[in-house]
Amino acid sequence: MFVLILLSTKSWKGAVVLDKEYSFEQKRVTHVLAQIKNILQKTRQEYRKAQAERSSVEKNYVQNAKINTFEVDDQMETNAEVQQQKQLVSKNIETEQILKRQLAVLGELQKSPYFGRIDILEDGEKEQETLYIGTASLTDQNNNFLIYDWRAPISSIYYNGTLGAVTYTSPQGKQQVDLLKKRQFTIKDGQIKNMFDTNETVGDALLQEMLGQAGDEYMKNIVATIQQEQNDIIRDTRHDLLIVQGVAGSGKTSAILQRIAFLLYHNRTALNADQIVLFSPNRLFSHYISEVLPSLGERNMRQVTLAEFFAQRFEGLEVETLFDHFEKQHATHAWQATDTQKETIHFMQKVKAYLLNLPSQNLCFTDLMLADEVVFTKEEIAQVYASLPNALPVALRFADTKNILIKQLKHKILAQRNADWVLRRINELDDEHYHSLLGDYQRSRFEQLKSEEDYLGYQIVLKKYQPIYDALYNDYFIDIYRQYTDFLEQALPQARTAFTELLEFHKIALADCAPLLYLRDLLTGTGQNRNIQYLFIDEMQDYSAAQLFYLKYTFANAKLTLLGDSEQALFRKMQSPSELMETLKHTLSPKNARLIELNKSYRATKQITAFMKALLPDGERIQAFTRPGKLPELVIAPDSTATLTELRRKSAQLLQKYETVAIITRNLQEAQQLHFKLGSAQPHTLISAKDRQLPQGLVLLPVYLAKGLEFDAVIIPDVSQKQYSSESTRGILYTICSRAMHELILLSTETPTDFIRQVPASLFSIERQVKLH
Ligand SMILES: Nc1ncnc2c1ncn2[C@@H]1O[C@H](COP(=O)(O)OP(=O)(O)OP(=O)(O)O)[C@@H](O)[C@H]1O
Repeated sequence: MFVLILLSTKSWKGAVVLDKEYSFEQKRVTHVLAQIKNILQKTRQEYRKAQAERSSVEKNYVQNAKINTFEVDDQMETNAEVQQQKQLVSKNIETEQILKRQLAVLGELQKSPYFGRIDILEDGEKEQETLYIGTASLTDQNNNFLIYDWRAPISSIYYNGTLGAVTYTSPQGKQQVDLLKKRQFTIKDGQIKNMFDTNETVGDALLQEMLGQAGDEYMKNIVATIQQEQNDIIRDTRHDLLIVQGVAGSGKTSAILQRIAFLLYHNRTALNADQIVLFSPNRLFSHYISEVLPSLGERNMRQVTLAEFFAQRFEGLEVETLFDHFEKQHATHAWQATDTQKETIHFMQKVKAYLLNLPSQNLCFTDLMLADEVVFTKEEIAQVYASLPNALPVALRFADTKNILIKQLKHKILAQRNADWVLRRINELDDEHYHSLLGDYQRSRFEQLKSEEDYLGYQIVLKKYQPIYDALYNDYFIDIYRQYTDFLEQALPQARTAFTELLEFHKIALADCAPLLYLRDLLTGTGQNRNIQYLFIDEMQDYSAAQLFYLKYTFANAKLTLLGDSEQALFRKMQSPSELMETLKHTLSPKNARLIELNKSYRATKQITAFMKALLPDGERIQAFTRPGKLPELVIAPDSTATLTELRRKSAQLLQKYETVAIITRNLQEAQQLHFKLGSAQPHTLISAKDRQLPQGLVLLPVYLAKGLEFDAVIIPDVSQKQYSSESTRGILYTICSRAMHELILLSTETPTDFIRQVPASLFSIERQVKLH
């Protein structure tokens, strides 16, 4: 139940009182904005001062660094001075960054200083307190809070409490208060546009307004209207494994982003944005969400797609992407049985078991050569490895081998520094090269000519053998691809040939990436990044269990949050979230794990959500948010030419009303064909996996590139039975429908798919009537 405060009904007696409330609140808004303006001015001045100071310190630093360092004493003195200057520069940069962030925060507050107010009576107190809640905290010169940050412990009352007794967790433990009033505002350009008193957790009226807006290039933050169940995810600090199964449009992505903002706020000293990684479904998505954290005054976390992550690790190979795999699967209608096996955690465990029992003669070492010389033969390397105790774990044995080889290389270099070819080379050096080889070691450092010659000789030989050093350092003395082939031979012999054949073309299948990297990392003891503290994986249904396992292995210290929707599993059949939880609990052994379900869908109108629900056999659990709109429209055309005409007509109509209209196809081939057919008569943009940004207007894209995105209106170009007949296409159809916010148009050439024919007729309109039932 919420009470709407009428702002302008003078004839109603009660409204006069309410008008007073309005004018009180408006006065406060004006007052707070004036304060913000003052603070902004001061902060701008400080920022300019910090900038000037930094540039003067930097200039000084450059001059000092240039000072002649010929004499050793001078050199030491200069070093100390340069170090001091360096520290000063970094301190200045830090101050400047803090001020820059403050400016951004104040800029956001100026747009809308707050969105909520709570009146509370604390336990044992006589006087009630009034708190205003916004995107950041702000105090006046007497340190009174003008605004409380939405992430402050006390602000959780706003999101979780209905009027009456409420508890919240403060640093001192659980606190009880009496919540007397909860008020919501929409403030724009210094004016209160809307004001509600509500007894709900966060009232529907404001949410209606937010969700009814047109979509744009960027996702918005949802701090003003976070729902209770989303708040649970955002403020969870107890669990190191959090799995969120949320229906399409339930706010999973929104929750992740607000959660990151929350975590950054509560761990200011121990956590920074670079220690958080988000795996996102595609590049468009990365761009789409890139404004949410800055709008909350925070820096963006690191973002990467799975394809980018693997591509970086397999330099020189063409790594199959999930999208390639999806297209291939469509073309062949088959999912390689061996892929399915490679995608299990069991397979990853087989990798580990293989290494545990790997006899030393089975290690696939490789020769390390320069153009004219084999520096270490694979037999020599194998001998070093074999000479180490069998009982050593494989990674340690490998590391010891590497260290021994590096030592041997150093000996080789030392032994050669006085070789004839080296002395000849020294004699041939011109002045410039001579001095550059000496580097920091000035002539005066060497008391005898011989020492100088030794040093120069060492440098010359070192340069020659640098590639070998690099190869040792980067573990290139093992042929990891042959090693993996050996593993396949034992674990999955039927997959061996396909792997080696692809490798000949410098390609690797997606299903091999995680097990191969795991093999490499376990063998070489590398590959882990222990600096990352939080790992978020959106669209978890697109990851195999083996990939999830590997990512957690890579980011070993990170707390893991997985979010997804099993109904939107386009690429493979997903384990149910509870099964996944059980599997991960057993294999990752988290301290505290939690599975949360979000069943309320916010993105679409009530009508679109009802239609989407009906497409699924178990769609009943999905709850629609009550935002009214048009029924989804099914347009049935007698042939493909008529369908194309309808597509053009509908696109043009929708473009008149909306900014973002998408035609979403099952796959790339279909999108390309349509792109060709639509031609230039209907301006549109065909989106590819390389695109980072969605243009305005009409876009045409395959379903997997639309993942995580949303559009004002969506058109599905052909929902005929021919296109959507197999059970695996049901998820595709559902996912496409779920991208629409306000309107959904389904075109069908002749008979529509059974999935639609089974939907109750009251849930959609048909433009050209045919007998459906
Ligand atoms: N509490 C909220 N207040 C306002 N808007 C919300 C809220 N929760 C979700 N939304 C809006 O609903 C839409 C869907 O949210 P989001 O993309 O986070 O959902 P999702 O679960 O990740 O969706 P999907 O899995 O379908 O990609 C977005 O426009 C988001 O802004």
